[in-house]
Amino acid sequence: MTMIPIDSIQTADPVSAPRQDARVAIPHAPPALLADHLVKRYGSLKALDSVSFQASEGEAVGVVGPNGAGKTTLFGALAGTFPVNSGSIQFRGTEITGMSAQERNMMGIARTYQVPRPFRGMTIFENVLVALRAGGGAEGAVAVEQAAELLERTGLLPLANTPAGAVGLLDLKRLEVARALATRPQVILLDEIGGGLTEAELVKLIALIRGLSEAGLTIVWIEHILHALLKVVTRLVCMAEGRVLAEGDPQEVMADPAVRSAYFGADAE
Ligand SMILES: Nc1ncnc2c1ncn2[C@@H]1O[C@H](COP(=O)(O)OP(=O)(O)OP(=O)(O)O)[C@@H](O)[C@H]1O
Repeated sequence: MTMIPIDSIQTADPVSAPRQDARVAIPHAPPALLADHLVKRYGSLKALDSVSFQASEGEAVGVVGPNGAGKTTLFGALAGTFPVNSGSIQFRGTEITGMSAQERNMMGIARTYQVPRPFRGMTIFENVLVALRAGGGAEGAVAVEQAAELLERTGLLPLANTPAGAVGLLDLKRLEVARALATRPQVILLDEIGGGLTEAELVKLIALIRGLSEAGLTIVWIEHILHALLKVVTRLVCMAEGRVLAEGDPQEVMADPAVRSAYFGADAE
């Protein structure tokens, strides 16, 4: 078992350094992610029915909608989990529609999974180290230093030498984030990462995600826990029946009668 020498950790690694240019508007810069008229069919069902979506550089966008709206399908399409039937996706102006999930990951799109999938027999530190070596291309002492830095950034340092199978749900979610960050993404896709957490745990998770946003990472976050989402995102997309129902300012989107009806059901009023 690889043990981390906790007291030898240096934290000046660029992985955590706030991007100095994070909030500088670049005229005519392409969006971080741009999806144009995506269609994804499952038999006769259109899970995505001509969905267009975009996230600007450094933006935090939330995606909401009732069960079956197509949120997870949109996520899978953006991450490259499966091919779409038609439409196109660009990452920072580069066409990525035909690329695999791994290729997109190497380009700078990372994701977390709804159900954390760590190597449970490995320590938290080893899990991050594996992600760094596999996805981040780091080796040796550099990888160890970067792993330590990612653990600190995600609040996991005190648990560095604890097996992943022995930590609680919040720490598993933090590990999901750390593993995603190991590939040094520009865009991170968060898949219902708040699910199952207590309110107190949510506060800690929100602080972590806000920190990522403030450091300039582009965030796309699907979440059913609306109040958590609204503490981070500056733009909201509401989907229903495979389509985008409304998008824009979060408060305005949630006040939209069509959204209230679709999202909260018939008793929305
Ligand atoms: N692999 C699949 N095969 C067949 N149908 C699917 C598949 N994946 C999703 N669907 C269908 O596509 C539609 C959209 O599903 P999706 O999971 O994207 O919705 P969602 O908005 O993420 O819902 P939830 O909030 O419940 O996760 C649903 O009707 C679902 O049953």
